[in-house]
Amino acid sequence: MSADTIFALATPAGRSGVAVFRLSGPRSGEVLETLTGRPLPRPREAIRRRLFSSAATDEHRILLDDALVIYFRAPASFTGEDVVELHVHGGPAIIAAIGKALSAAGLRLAEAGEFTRRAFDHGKLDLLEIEGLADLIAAETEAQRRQALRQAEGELSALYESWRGALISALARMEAAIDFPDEDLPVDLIALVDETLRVLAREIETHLADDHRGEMLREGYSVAIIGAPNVGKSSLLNRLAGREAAIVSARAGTTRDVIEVKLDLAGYPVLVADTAGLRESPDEIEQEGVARALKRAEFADLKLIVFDGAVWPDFDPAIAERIDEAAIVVLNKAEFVADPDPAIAGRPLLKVSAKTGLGLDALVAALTGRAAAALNPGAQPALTRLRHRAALERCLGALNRGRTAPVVELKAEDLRLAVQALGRITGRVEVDDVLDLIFREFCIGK
Ligand SMILES: Nc1nc2c(c(=O)[nH]1)N(C=O)[C@@H](CNc1ccc(C(=O)N[C@@H](CCC(=O)O)C(=O)O)cc1)CN2
Ligand SMILES: Nc1nc2c(ncn2[C@@H]2O[C@H](COP(=O)(O)OP(=O)(O)OP(=O)(O)O)[C@@H](O)[C@H]2O)c(=O)[nH]1
Ligand SMILES: [Mg+2]
Repeated sequence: MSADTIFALATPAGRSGVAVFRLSGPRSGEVLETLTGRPLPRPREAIRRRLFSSAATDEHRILLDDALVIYFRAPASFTGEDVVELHVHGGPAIIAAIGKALSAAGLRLAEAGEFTRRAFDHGKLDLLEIEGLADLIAAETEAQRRQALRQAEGELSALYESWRGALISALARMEAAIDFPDEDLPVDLIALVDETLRVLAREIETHLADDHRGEMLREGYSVAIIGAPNVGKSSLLNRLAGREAAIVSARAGTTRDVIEVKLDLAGYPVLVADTAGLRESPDEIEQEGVARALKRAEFADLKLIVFDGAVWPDFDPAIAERIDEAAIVVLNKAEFVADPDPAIAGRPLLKVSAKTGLGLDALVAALTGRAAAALNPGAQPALTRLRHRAALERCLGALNRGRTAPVVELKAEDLRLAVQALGRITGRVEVDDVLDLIFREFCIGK
């Protein structure tokens, strides 16, 4: 399919114990023979070989490295093409020399994602599996790794393909009703199809009503720390991060920009944002900071609202008004607080001290609990991108239109759109081909 042979360093540039070059395309094997000066090894077996720069005569060739090489013969490879791996010593000069030798052999440096693109073109991976693979490589926490691996292994593809299959067979039945109205089809055929569609629509709705857990797990659970100036928001952020991420000072109005740190709480990714203290200010830079703080709070999955123990039981009522069901409310500088059960409007405050560490474990536990509740995966694989959600919504819309359409021809048209929307998610669509196949089968003997 792809005429040219590409190569790339599959491991990060720089110094490492071992670096891996990957080649893919029809000339991979021949180039391996040239580099080693030996016949191809058996496919899929790692073997030690010396690699040489090519030269007119054997005496003039230069030894490049002592390597481990693997040859994969098409189609049994990651890309479905002939693939070669060169596991070389990971030094910059070696990497440069091997790269030069591969270019000299006429191979082209791969573009970003080109190996995976070829795997898709050869039907090795569908779009969901590819996205899963990308997420797997990007995963920074255990829960992200698990979700990505499930998707890379095809769980989500299998779910959507099963829905697509059910739709296609419903469609085939309807096509039969349209094209062969005189054949003795069951009278209640349309009623049966409608029932299938009803069940399917419910299943897709349930899948969509997931409170975005899969998408949030990919992106991170977003927490905004807000409160009046000087209450210790930046100090709390630094405590949570375990490093001095934000500037702390005794002066009110220190923080202006939103400062975000990534936490890994029991395997869940949590993005905690420190923000400017909320107050009216004549300073326009500080005002901009407050505007950014409010915006971040609005889009956060959770607000961590901080009050100042040094002035307790005094507090800013405007900030107390921002307390909602979802917020975690803390009273910082708790070493100043004698009150054993501080509360605002009946809402208990968690006593913490960014200075002494008091209550920090309880705060981390509360954050972890919220993140876990919002992100924890269900039995069903989660949809992980807006792309999936948008396509499923399109599918569901068409499905529901089809269910209520008065004429069978209109029903069929809507179902075709629904099938297409699902097929776009995996990228494995040849709707008409599949339909033809199933339709032919359905009509056998008629
Ligand atoms: N050295 C190395 N490690 C690696 C990879 C790789 O390409 N090379 N992978 C790559 O990202 C991952 C493993 N994934 C792979 C997926 C498919 C095939 C493969 O050869 N597939 C063939 C044969 C299937 C089989 O026999 O199991 C195929 O699909 O036809 C290889 C690795 C992670 N580790
Ligand atoms: N005693 C005590 N002081 C604290 C505590 N947390 C923060 N502080 C002090 O309170 C002052 C303000 O802390 P910051 O973390 O900068 O407060 P902030 O809420 O980020 O302030 P702005 O960025 O101005 O809104 C600093 O002098 C901190 O050292 C605490 O738990 N106990
Ligand atoms: Mg601050």
